[in-house]
Amino acid sequence: RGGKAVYFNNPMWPGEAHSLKVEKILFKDNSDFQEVLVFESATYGKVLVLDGIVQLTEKDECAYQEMIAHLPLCSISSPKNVLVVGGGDGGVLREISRHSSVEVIDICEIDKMVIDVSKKFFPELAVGFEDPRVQLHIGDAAEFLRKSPEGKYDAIIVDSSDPVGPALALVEKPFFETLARALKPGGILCNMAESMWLHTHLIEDMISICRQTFKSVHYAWSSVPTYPSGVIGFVLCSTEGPAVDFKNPINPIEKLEGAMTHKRELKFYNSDMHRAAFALPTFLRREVASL
Ligand SMILES: NCCCN[C@H]1CC[C@H](N)CC1
Repeated sequence: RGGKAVYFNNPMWPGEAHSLKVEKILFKDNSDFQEVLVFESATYGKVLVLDGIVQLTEKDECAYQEMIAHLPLCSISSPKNVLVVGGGDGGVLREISRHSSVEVIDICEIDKMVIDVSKKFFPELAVGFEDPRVQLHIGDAAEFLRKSPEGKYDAIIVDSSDPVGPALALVEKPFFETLARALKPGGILCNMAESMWLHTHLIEDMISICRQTFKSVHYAWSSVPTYPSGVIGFVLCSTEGPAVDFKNPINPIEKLEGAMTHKRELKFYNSDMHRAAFALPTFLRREVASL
């Protein structure tokens, strides 16, 4: 048995590598944008890897997908129009579909191979595409947003891979400006925002760019064991002032009819985890506050 370990040595986390025991390679091919790999691991279920970087595992995907979706959606009283940038595995769509107030779920994913591979190997995530409210757009999100009407979305979720490939443009200032333009007043942006242990400069840059474009900017984080350093952060922004209280869900998931069990029961997110996600270690609080 003893499959070989898969190392994710990457300039995004120099000097360290994370390895998982590989039982069986299930898929490996190059799309127009990146290498797509799926393998059966010994202890984390099936794993999706893009250009050598773990995107999700069956065991811990719940933490990331649930937090990145419900942190924004439970901060808005009745979200209707939602946009997902990236998210081609469908996991975030599965989570958004728990909110019955939502009427339209646009998703803009640049790499069709990610969608096809998820439908084949990760049905628990790709189930998100079955929701009739989902409108799938394959292409570049900046292009998609330029064509979108102003002020269309209550929430935009940027479920991206690391800014070292197709997702590089998603952390630059012009992109944040197109995101702000696409949000309704009081709308919320939730961006994947790397690791507080490894990427404080990238987080600082992201927050300072967001502070130039949005009125309120907060950082939240969660545990995801198979992401580098075992944590992942989220930057939440609103075009309104401090009026938006991110830290207390005004639309608590526990009160949403059927939300906890829709499609698949919630495994990670709840209103306590929502509040806890905004508690920051002192070194980060200092950095975020000082920006
Ligand atoms: N939709 C799956 C998660 C994509 N998010 C990223 C994957 C790679 C990580 N280093 C950072 C989060």
